[in-house]
Amino acid sequence: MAGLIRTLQQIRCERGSKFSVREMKMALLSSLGTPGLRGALYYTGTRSSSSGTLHIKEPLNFWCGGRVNIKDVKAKSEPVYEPATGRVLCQLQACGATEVDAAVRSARAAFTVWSKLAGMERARVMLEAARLIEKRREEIAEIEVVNNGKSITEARLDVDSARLCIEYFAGQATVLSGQHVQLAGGSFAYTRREPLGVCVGIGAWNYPIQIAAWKSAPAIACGNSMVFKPSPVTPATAVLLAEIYSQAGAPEGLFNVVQGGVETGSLLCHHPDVAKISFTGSVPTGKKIMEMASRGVKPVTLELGGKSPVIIFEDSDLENAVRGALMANFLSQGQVCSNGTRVFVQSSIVPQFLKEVVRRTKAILIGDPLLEETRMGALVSKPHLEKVLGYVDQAKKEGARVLCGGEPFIPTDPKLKDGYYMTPCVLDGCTDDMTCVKEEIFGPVMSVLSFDTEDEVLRRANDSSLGLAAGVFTKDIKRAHRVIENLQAGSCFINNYNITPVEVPFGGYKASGIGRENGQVTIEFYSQLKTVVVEMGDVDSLF
Ligand SMILES: NC(=O)c1ccc[n+]([C@@H]2O[C@H](COP(=O)([O-])OP(=O)(O)OC[C@H]3O[C@@H](n4cnc5c(N)ncnc54)[C@H](O)[C@@H]3O)[C@@H](O)[C@H]2O)c1
Ligand SMILES: C[N+](C)(C)CCCC=O
Repeated sequence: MAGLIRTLQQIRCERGSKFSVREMKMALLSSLGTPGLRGALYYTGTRSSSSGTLHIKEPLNFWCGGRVNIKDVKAKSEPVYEPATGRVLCQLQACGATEVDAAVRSARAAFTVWSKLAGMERARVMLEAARLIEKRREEIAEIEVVNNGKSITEARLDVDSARLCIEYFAGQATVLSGQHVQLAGGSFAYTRREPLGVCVGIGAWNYPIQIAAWKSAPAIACGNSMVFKPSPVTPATAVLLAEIYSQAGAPEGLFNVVQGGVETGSLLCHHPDVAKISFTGSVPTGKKIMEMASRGVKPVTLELGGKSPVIIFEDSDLENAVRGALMANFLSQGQVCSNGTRVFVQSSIVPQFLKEVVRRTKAILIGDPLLEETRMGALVSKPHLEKVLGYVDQAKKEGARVLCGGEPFIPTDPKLKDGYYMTPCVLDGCTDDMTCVKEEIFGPVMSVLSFDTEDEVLRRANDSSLGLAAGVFTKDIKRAHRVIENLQAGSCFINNYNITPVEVPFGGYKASGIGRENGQVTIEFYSQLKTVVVEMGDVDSLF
């Protein structure tokens, strides 16, 4: 409690004003430490906006330390929608070659300054950015909700993850170091860990602010600068991060935002002054990114799709296994790369599992994502909603049984009638050859498959070209580790699912990606090693 009061005093001191109840609750939440659902669920502050009211008028492009309004009348402009209501939220100004070039030049200029700072100096700026994110947590989360459609509860956790990632890599910036190697005759060698230059980040629409932070934090910790392109579907929050880095004292151009789609992305990938591309998105686009990068021999980080298995053994704690299956399928309206959408349940417990999972799925409150009680908001776009519903129809045609959901949903609030909602769906009687079991649906659709033996389930779980994540539920500790050892996936969970602390690496095997995000290892993907051999004697020439 004393700590809480000190935090409140700090807030009051910084703002020169009295703190409100809302601030008090925020401080209490942040004093709980690492955020989890617990913190987010108990927040009961009042909204400053409600769905259908926010209009974004400010430019969303950002370079040279400020927002940029593209004056070129030929610049492509396209509508951006609010998924909760289906109304137009803003117009996106897509960047062409001139703007991409300006942003890269801005990043290049920042690189010359930033790369020469000590790690401690970079860390100071990053920690200030993290503090500003915490201060603007609610505002960022609300804009994320309005642009993406996910619930405010989840959006707050995404903002927290963005902040924690920046804090974590601020720490890493201070300990970047090389190696000293003693050689014969008093000579020696050393290695220097150096930045790459201007890095490009290209993001997907499902975790806009989190992706922007997960890419920029390790990049700038290593001394690089970044040009980031959000998905044209969710352009709204990356620019807030750009403003925050700037206000935190980063040199102009350290983190730039260019808006646009395929054309803008490809201009970035081909730009000769770009040293690295870090991409989050679908497998087909990831392949194109790799092709483009190969022309300039540029390294890539690829965070791609998944069709991950969750394996539930008969000895598992059923209550936890059900909770885990729900967390593996319904976060962010099911639009999560790491989702465990193939739920393998040992045959003896299938009936109990289904009963409980269906009961809980039916109880998920769908509706206005800005309301505290909402647990499932709107899918990101109308075409995407139609695609997901199409997968449910296809599953029915192929013989799966719909135990619940899989229908369009219209909330009672009239302002939400044109939003992109659907009821979360549980499919039973699924077999490995069905489309719903083979393809990434990227929506709230859980496919349940029954299995008998460990060997059988391992073979079936690994029968996929993807390998992003996997989970196992069992009380048998030996089995848990044995199964995980034999699963072909980069991000694995025992007795839980979709937990991604920023201290640990995240990324996929097989076609799910290359490289990792988060954790210490990510430093290797945003830096290069210089080896220096120092001769202390004479040159022993053969010639
Ligand atoms: N592994 C992960 O960490 C992770 C995280 C989130 C999402 N995803 C994956 O992302 C996918 C959904 O996101 P999406 O629909 O936005 O993916 P997408 O591949 O359609 O688009 C991703 C980004 O790439 C850009 N882009 C598209 N074509 C391009 C091109 N030719 N050159 C350069 N840029 C181009 C888009 O504008 C967007 O910014 C899913 O498959 C999901 O699994 C993976
Ligand atoms: C934090 N989650 C929920 C594991 C999402 C990771 C990013 C994937 O889309």
